[in-house]
Parts: sequence; C-alpha cells; structure tokens
Amino acid sequence: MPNNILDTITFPDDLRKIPQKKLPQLAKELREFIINIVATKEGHLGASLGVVELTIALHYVFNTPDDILVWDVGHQAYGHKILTGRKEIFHTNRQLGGISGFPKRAESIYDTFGVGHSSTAISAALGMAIASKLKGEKDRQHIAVVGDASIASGMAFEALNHAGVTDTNLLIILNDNAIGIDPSVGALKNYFTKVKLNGAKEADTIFEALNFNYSGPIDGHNIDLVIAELERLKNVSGPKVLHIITTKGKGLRQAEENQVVYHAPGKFDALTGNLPPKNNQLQPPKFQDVFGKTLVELASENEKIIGITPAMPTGSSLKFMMDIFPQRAFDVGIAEQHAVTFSAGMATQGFTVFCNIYSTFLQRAYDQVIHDVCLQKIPVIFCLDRAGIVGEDGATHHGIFDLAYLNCIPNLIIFVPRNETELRNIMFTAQLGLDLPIFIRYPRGRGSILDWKKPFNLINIGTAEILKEGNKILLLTLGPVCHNALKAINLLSPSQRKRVGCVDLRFLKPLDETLLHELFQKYETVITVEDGTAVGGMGSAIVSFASPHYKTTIKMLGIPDVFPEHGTVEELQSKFGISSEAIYKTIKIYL
Ligand SMILES: Cc1ncc(C[n+]2csc(CCOP(=O)(O)OP(=O)(O)O)c2C)c(N)n1
Ligand SMILES: CC(=O)[C@@H](O)[C@H](O)COP(=O)(O)O
Ligand SMILES: [Mg+2]
Repeated sequence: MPNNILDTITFPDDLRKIPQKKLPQLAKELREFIINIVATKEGHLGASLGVVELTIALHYVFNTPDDILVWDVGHQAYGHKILTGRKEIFHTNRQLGGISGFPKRAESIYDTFGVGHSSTAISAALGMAIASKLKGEKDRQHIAVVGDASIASGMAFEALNHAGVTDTNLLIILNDNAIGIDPSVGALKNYFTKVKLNGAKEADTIFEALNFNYSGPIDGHNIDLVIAELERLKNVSGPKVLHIITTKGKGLRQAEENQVVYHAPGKFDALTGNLPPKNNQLQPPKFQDVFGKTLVELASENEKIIGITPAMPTGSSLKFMMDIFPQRAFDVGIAEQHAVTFSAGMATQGFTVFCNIYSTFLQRAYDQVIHDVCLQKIPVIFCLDRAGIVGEDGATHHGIFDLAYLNCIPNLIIFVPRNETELRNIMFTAQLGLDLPIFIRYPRGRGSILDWKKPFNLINIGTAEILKEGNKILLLTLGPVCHNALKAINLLSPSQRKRVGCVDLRFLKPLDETLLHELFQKYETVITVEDGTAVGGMGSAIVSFASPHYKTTIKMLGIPDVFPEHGTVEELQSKFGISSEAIYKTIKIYL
C-alpha cells in the first residue's frame, strides 16, 4: 500500500483524482522527492523547488497532454517529469542513458517542446495555439511557463508582440522570483518590482498595453489561489498573462537563502541542505576563474577594458570584474544578440571589449557575429566558455558547433588555449590590440596547471606548437583535447611512441600553414582530434588545406554528425572516440 500521496501518482490523470485539500501535502512530498534525488545525483534544484505548487496546479487544472504545457528553459521541470510518468526513473536524470535534465519530445508526450536554451516557450506555445485554431480545436489550451529573466530576452518580446494581436487560447504564466541564475537585471525587472510593491494598476501594465488579459501578481505558493486563478482563466478567451510570485529554492532554507549557489548546487546533504566541505587540496583552477581573474588584472592596468556577459556573471566569473569595476562590467540579461552588438558598438568607440558567452548560447547571436562584428572587422574579444562537450546538461548545451560555425566566417581569429597560461596570454595579447575580432574558446571545468598565474607573454597570432616529435603518425589537436592525445601516446610501447608526434594547432584561424606544410611532408598519417563537431570543424579545415597537394592519410576524430546526449564528459569523449583510450585505439590501427 502506498504510504504517501506521491506514490499514488504515475500520470496527471491520477493527480486529478486527488481531493484539492490534499494538494499541499503532495507539494511537500514532491519537494522532498526532488531534494532527495538531486542531493545525490546533482542537477538544477532551486528552479524546480520554486514551481512545485504551480506544477501540481497546472496538471490538476488542465487536461495535459491534450492541453499543451510548454516550459521555458526547462530546468524547472523536474516536478513535471515526476508527475508525468518518470518518477521511477527520475534517479537517472542527466546520466548517460538516463532521462534528460530538460523537457524533451522524444522522452514523453507531456514534453511538448524541447528546451534548454531560454525564452522560446512563448513562440512555441503561440505556434501550437495558432495551429490548434487552424485545425478547429477550439477548446485546447496552450500554456507557456516563463521566468522573469527569460521573459526579458529578445525572443520573448518578439513572441509577445505577435501573440498580442492574435485571438488564441494562449496563457503565459510569468514565474517571477526576481532571479535568473544570478539576480535579474534591467528595466523590466525594475518594473516587476514596482508591480509587486504597488500592485498592477488596471489598464496600466505592460502586458495590457500589448493586448493581453493580465492578472496578478498572486502568491505562486498558495496552491488554492493558483488553482482558482487557472480555473478562471480557462474560460477567458484570447492571450492572457498570469503573473505569479515565487521563491526560488522554496522549501529548502539554504536554497532560499543562497539562490545563486543552489541553482545547481552539485551534491549536498538532503537532510540538512548543507554543501559538502570545500576540498582544500590544491587543484588547477577552473578556466572560467582564470578568465575572471585575468580580466581584473588586465582591467586594473588598462582602463579601456570592458567586460560583458549575457546573464552569466557567476558561470563566466565576470562577477569578479563586476565587483571591482562595476562601471566597466555589464550583465545585460539573457540577451546574447544584444551582448554581441552592444560589444561591437562600444568597441567602435575605442574600448577594448571582452564579451564572454557560453559557446552554446552564442549560437543565438550568429547574425550579430557576422553582420555587426566580422563584416566590419570590429576587434571585439569573445571568450567562449563551456566549449566542447559540457557533460550532464546534454544536447542543448554542448559547445560543439562553434569551430564549424565560426571558421566559415571571414575576418576573424579563432584561438583555443590548451591550458590556463595560454588563456591568460591570449587575453593579454588581444587587449594590446588586434585588427580583427578574436574568438577564444575554452571548456567547462578545470585546466591542468596548478601554478597558473605567471607573468604575461605575447602569443604570435597563427602559430601552432609542437608538443611531441614523431615520424609516422601525427596527432594534430586543438586546445585542451591535446592532453588526451598525449596520454594516448603514453599508452603505447616505447618503440611505438617514437613514431607518433603531437602538434597543438592552437589557432584554427589563421592556420599555421608554414608548419602544416612541413608536417604533411613528414608524416604518413595525420589524425586530427577535436572537441567539437567533425563536420566542418578543425579536421575539415585540415582536409581542405591538404587537398589536393598531399596524399597523406587523414583520419578525423571529433563529434560525428549527431547531437550528443547527456553523460559525464569522460563518458561522452569515450563514446565519440576522443578519450585517451579511444585515441590510443585509433593510433594502433594506423601504426
Ligand atoms: C539563451 C540562453 N541563455 C542563457 C541561458 C542560461 N540560463 C539558464 S536558466 C537561466 C536563468 C533563467 O531565469 P528565469 O527565467 O528567471 O527562471 P528561474 O531560474 O528563475 O526559474 C539562464 C540565464 C540559457 N539557458 N539560455
Ligand atoms: C539551465 C542552464 O542553461 C544553466 O543553468 C546551465 O546548466 C549552466 O551551466 P553551467 O553549470 O556549466 O554553468
Ligand atoms: Mg527567475
């Protein structure tokens, strides 16, 4: 016999049979369930805890999956997953072969739209709502749940602008907890704060100006109130916004008090909520911290330096500069397109702009990179964090396309530091002044050097480095993946080892053609190794360089033509043939 309410629920149909007065108890159980699993398996915590009541209310009131529920970003959808058939497998969340940490269409019919990147929910739900209308499905409801930080993004504004002139069954739930990963920023955030303090005056809200039926703000943790409001809105036609106020991390004291850390806290004690004691062992720094600390160092000497992040001050460590030089460091919110063009604008006025964007999120600003930066040769310094395979965030977040999508653009430099020192030195070199924009891409996590803070050295643009000499097979690598290649060589017998060389290309653009000509004359086989898509990436560039002059065999190792799922970085590198063991096996084939 089930001893709690959550045990009686597999799908929302079960939930809808539960008397409403028992729902607060269910909310408590759902919170505990999420906390217990995330405490050991890790993942996003605060956002899901904040929408427990909303999640229950939505599936209670609406007839999901016939009524369509779209989560924005999806990092807050753990409760949704648990109530829609995935309770028993929730412990596999974000692990290789397990369920995704984000809603995913292939995983469940309740996951109506795949997400991970923010601010898409209104557009997607509007598309579905207009499609329903065209199909004559008059009664179907379409609900988009969007956070206060995500609704401030350009895409969300574009969707609101369109939705406001339609007559669709679209309900936007604005989940306002006044924080993204870091505290929300901008004029809209200030407006929401005013509305919370003074209430929304009738016909005076931004949303009403855009032709939405606006209600709220209401307490998003009062489940009866939320249910009553959703029931009412079900019968209101046209586009609607319900503004709810919630607390990120609700129900776990530490998560409420330290919302930035508990956004995705890693492992913690499920009973006390405490994080494990800090590991005091000396270890190499995270690349992001090398970026953040080096930028402060450079900015202390060079007052023209500006730092820009779209909504990731903590994740990028731009926060260090924001704390020390607040006038020269900008968090522009979830606005990658704006971040790129804003950087370009400042750079035209003689400032030295470091624009830090996660590789995966730069995808959103592709036209800005081409049209606003490269076409005009504006020397913005882009630092692309989380490049390569990122691990458990999975397919939506791997930074594996940047090399391919950047290399085809004229007028830019692409550099991949293989360690912390190289990251420092290229930042130093770039701020002295380049003629072109530069894209510096580095991975999630730690580097390889304990003693990383050395005096700066200039890097010669377009130069590769020989890491190991050989005479038969060359491992041609780009950036930190060279460490896997070097380990692979070390797995060989001493006599085999002598035959294998390793060169870190460092620059994908411009290529070190002088050295490449020497290498292609010397080696029989070149194995390219990259932490990015093999299609159009470094390997492709090398094939283009070599053809038709050299008959050298070229084997390309990299991510094949698929979207890699979630798993640890090591598991995924192994799966895609770029771990040291996998590279070793490939070398053996060609030896
Ligand atoms: C395009 C894009 N940029 C940045 C991110 C990183 N990111 C994930 S969640 C998040 C904050 C979302 O805040 P909000 O919408 O308020 O939701 P909450 O976490 O408060 O529920 C950010 C910036 C992203 N997922 N997508
Ligand atoms: C949901 C989302 O997009 C972010 O929370 C992302 O997971 C952050 O990644 P990092 O943990 O690498 O900063
Ligand atoms: Mg928020």
